[in-house]
Amino acid sequence: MEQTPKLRFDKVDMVFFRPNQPPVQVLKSISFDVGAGEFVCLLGPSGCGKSTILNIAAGLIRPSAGTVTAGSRLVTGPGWDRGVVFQEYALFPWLTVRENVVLGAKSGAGKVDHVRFDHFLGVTTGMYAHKDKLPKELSGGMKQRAAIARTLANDPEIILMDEPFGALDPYTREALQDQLVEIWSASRKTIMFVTHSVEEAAYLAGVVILLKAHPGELKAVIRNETRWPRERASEELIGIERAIRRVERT
Ligand SMILES: Nc1ncnc2c1ncn2[C@@H]1O[C@H](COP(=O)(O)OP(=O)(O)OP(=O)(O)O)[C@@H](O)[C@H]1O
Repeated sequence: MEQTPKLRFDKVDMVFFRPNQPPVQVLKSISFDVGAGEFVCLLGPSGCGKSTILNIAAGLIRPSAGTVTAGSRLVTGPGWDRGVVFQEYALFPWLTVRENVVLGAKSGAGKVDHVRFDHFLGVTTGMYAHKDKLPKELSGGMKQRAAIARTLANDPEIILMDEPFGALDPYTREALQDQLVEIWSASRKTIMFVTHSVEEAAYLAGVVILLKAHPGELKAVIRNETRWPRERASEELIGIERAIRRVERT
């Protein structure tokens, strides 16, 4: 029997209405499934609607047409089953790392599970030593680790990531990619990850959803069966990058 996908986009359109300007169709008939435990990258040129797709999946905006389901539930707004990590770390600047993780979590006042939070700060993201620092005392990579710890502390089934490593230097970016892969392979969470880096998509994804712009339409779905551990710049991954670029050019 076929499993219910963790996330399903079914003929999703998005039209934005702006004052004194013609409406703009950003997404046109977007349909795809994300299976349980899959790592999917949304890839495409600037403005093709990657963030819009992610925001619709998060329930932050409603599509103009079509439906989105997470498991068996229709997405009508944000939910604890879906955690979001943005490019701009979205930490409260006046709270410490630990307070950010605790405040962002769903356990609510009086029911803070310190052991669980310390696990996500420590073992999972390596942020335990920095738990009492304010965001301004952290590097970009550390801020993003803290944001990931906060999302994981909610134990979402689906993690939606909008160019989470886009603002980081290449070394930090690779380190965080590897940490994310470790988290993913240990937890088998379902991840939908937005990027405009072909290399990043080829390294991380099991499935690459390639989009084209104006309006954003699905161009191709490319499966990447390369086994883990993957090696950057290996023949296999370069082959995947080539396949992606070939489709991009068509
Ligand atoms: N609220 C809005 N109102 C009007 N237009 C919008 C709105 N949000 C996004 N857009 C437009 O929709 C298009 C797609 O934007 P989106 O941010 O989803 O693209 P993207 O593929 O994530 O781009 P980038 O890679 O540059 O982040 C853009 O042309 C953008 O200007």
